[in-house]
Amino acid sequence: MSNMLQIQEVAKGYNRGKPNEIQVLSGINLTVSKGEVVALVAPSGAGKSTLLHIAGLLDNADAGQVVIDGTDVTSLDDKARTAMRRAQVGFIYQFHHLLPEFSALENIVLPQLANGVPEADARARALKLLTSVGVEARADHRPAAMSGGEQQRVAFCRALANRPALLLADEPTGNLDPATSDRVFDALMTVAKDEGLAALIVTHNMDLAAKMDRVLRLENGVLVEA
Ligand SMILES: Nc1ncnc2c1ncn2[C@@H]1O[C@H](COP(=O)(O)OP(=O)(O)OP(=O)(O)O)[C@@H](O)[C@H]1O
Repeated sequence: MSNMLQIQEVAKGYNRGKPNEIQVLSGINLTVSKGEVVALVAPSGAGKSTLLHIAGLLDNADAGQVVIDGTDVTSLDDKARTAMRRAQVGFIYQFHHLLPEFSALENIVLPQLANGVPEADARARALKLLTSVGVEARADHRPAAMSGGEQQRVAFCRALANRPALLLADEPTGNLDPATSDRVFDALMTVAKDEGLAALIVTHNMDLAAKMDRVLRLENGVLVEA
């Protein structure tokens, strides 16, 4: 099947029954295919993080269905959901949370070792990813000895280390100059096309969004084609 992520009629609110009740998502429908990179644009507070957390199995919807690679995750228990998230989903956050006591390379190798990948293969993948975004010369540096943009690129590599089926990213090129941002974007498109990765990328950069396969806007709790 070519659909990697399918979201149907997903609704989510906070503070139900209280005076400060807020309905953030009110009927989200979204399909992302294998190899497809979709931009998600929306004003601050529109519910992007809420949607990414539901799509990435970090939070539950109040209603609706989330299907990842053919499995309806709304029917899974917590343990199965966590296992699915670890196996299938890669995240890139605005704040990248690299492990401070390990080098850039180790930050990308360690999650692969935890997943049973042989060390030589894990190191080769890490170096290939670091090279694709131009930070291979920083492979042995710890995060504190790298610039914010370099750390962000390492976090990008780490998110892709275990060949996730689905990548969810919040402004993955936010700290980068236009040329470096383009390079990271090209690396993302290459992985998507070569490995069948499906990606949902939050960005405020409309030039970048326009280069993706599709642009969706989150407005008033629903998604519309931009
Ligand atoms: N745990 C929570 N409890 C109550 N309200 C919440 C909670 N989490 C988020 N909200 C509210 O839900 C709305 C959507 O939040 P969300 O973080 O998804 O927005 P966003 O589009 O990611 O915003 P930004 O671009 O500013 O990060 C906001 O009004 C926020 O205040």
